[in-house]
Amino acid sequence: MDVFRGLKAFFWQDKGFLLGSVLGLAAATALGLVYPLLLRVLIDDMIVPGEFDGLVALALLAVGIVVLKAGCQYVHGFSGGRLGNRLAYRLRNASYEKLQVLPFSFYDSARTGDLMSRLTADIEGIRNFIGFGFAQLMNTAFLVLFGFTMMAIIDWPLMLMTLAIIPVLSYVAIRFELHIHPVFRSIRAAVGRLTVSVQENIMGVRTVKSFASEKHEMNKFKGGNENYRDNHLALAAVWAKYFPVIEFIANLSVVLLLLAGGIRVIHGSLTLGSLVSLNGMLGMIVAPLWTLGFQINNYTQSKAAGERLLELLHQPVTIRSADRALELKDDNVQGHVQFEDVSFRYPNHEHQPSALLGFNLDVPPGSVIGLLGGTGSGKSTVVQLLLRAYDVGEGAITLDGVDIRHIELESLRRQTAIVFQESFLFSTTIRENIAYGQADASEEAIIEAAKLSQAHEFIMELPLGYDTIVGERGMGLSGGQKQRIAIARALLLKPKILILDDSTSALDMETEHVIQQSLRKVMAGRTTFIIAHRISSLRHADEIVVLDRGRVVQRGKHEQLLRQPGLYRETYRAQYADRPDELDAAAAGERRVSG
Ligand SMILES: Nc1ncnc2c1ncn2[C@@H]1O[C@H](COP(=O)(O)OP(=O)(O)OP(=O)(O)O)[C@@H](O)[C@H]1O
Repeated sequence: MDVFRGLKAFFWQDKGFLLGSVLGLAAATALGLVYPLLLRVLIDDMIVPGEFDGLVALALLAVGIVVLKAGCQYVHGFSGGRLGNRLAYRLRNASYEKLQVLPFSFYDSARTGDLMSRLTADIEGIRNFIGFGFAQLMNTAFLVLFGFTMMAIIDWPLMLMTLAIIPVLSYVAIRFELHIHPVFRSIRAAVGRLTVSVQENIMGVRTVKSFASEKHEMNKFKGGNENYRDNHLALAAVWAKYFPVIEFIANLSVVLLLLAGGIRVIHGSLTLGSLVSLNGMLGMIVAPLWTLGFQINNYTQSKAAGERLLELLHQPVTIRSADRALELKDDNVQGHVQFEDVSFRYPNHEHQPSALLGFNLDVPPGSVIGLLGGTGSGKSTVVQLLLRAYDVGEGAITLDGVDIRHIELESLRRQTAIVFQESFLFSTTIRENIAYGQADASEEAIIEAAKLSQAHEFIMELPLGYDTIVGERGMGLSGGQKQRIAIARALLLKPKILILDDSTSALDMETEHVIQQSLRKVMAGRTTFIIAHRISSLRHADEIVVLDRGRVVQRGKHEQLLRQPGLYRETYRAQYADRPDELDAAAAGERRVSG
């Protein structure tokens, strides 16, 4: 029940509908129990004595009850539908909202397919149970209560005899629940795994095909599918074991009633009408008891679904705005960034060496910082920390002198635009991709941004120009074209801080050079971070920081660094091996310095 207590916030405001759904069904059930009573009157007072006077009135009463019962069923259906759908709507919104605020570290280990199944199948399970399943369970309880009360009014010794089955049935039903719940939990997890493998296969279809790994993928899928099938077989086995037992116990009570009641009718201590009526009532009580298994099934499914959903909803949001955080106003931001003795280790990777160690950097407003280093040296980590994708372990990062942990998160990120190496494009028009997050951007501004990023020309060559719809993640465009659209998107924001994280790697040097010329104009007075493997991408930076295994090993301007022996010059030599003139000049510079 803890699960449903946890979900209470999502359905309790509709308690009126919950009440309508439960009471509607309970009233319909109670009215149903009137039938056997009418049958008793029909047999004992009309058929047996041959008295037909009240027959029409009895028939009219039966019609009235039918109409009333139908009305109650309508109330149940209407309220249950409203309750379930409004609950599902709120849960979907809350889960989606949660996904928006969860930190980067959550996504480092989250699996898309698994999250998708929580937001779809799991919510559906909860909708079904809270909307209808709960009322049906309550209805069973009402039926037992009303039914046995009415039976007691007709003949309490026979009622007591049949009542004896309830504890036995309840015991079996509870055992059934205990067995079936873990199976359902495994089924939910298996569905999640299956969805993950299908989704990853589709996302990575190019890799799968180019590595001719279809068979391997098929085998992987078969494993998941077998697991799913085996879980369902286990479920069927539990069903097969308990179902006949429940049915047997339920029907045993009917047999007992007919036997004992029959003897009493023969002896004249019970009327025939009463026996028929008691039998009808018992049949009505036993019918839902017989489906108790289904109802418990429904309950456990939705409990397992609720657990998975609550697990997502209760995920800690480790990166959030502090209370009374400073909200940055566009006009007041200078863009002065300082890293003060920053060290950082990725969450859940505590056993690994620090991704950044004792990192210091002072970035005056308007300057361009280049970050260079081998793969895994910590370059991206520097800018991720600036965006508060993660919080620093030690030290502090400040923007215009304020610790970024004291700045309102959204306003901090709004001042920053980052272009990743893997540019993500949404499956919509190029125009909307450039204007992402800026619905009010003018056509001129969009075109200007595209011109600055050297994207305008190729966009105009497409038959539909800016209205061209790009496929999922930008399929149909080259890597360089995608990067240029992503750069246009960042430039349109006119950010105070621009981060290019290896985002010109797919461009030829000439295009990159032209973009950099434009950037210099656009970013005048703003701060730019350029992460690159190519020296040509950052040679004009005001300061170049060379990283190795999380530590700064060199820093300075291009010319200074060329004159020092070290990683920068080695990289330069490797990349400019075909330009001996420049290497000679650098070497001469070095001799002058050392001499
Ligand atoms: N999300 C993450 N979770 C755990 N460890 C990470 C994560 N991202 C990076 N790392 C680790 O942190 C270290 C620094 O990674 P970072 O991405 O900053 O390197 P980089 O210099 O940008 O590399 P590249 O040039 O390949 O992009 C690496 O050892 C990397 O394995």
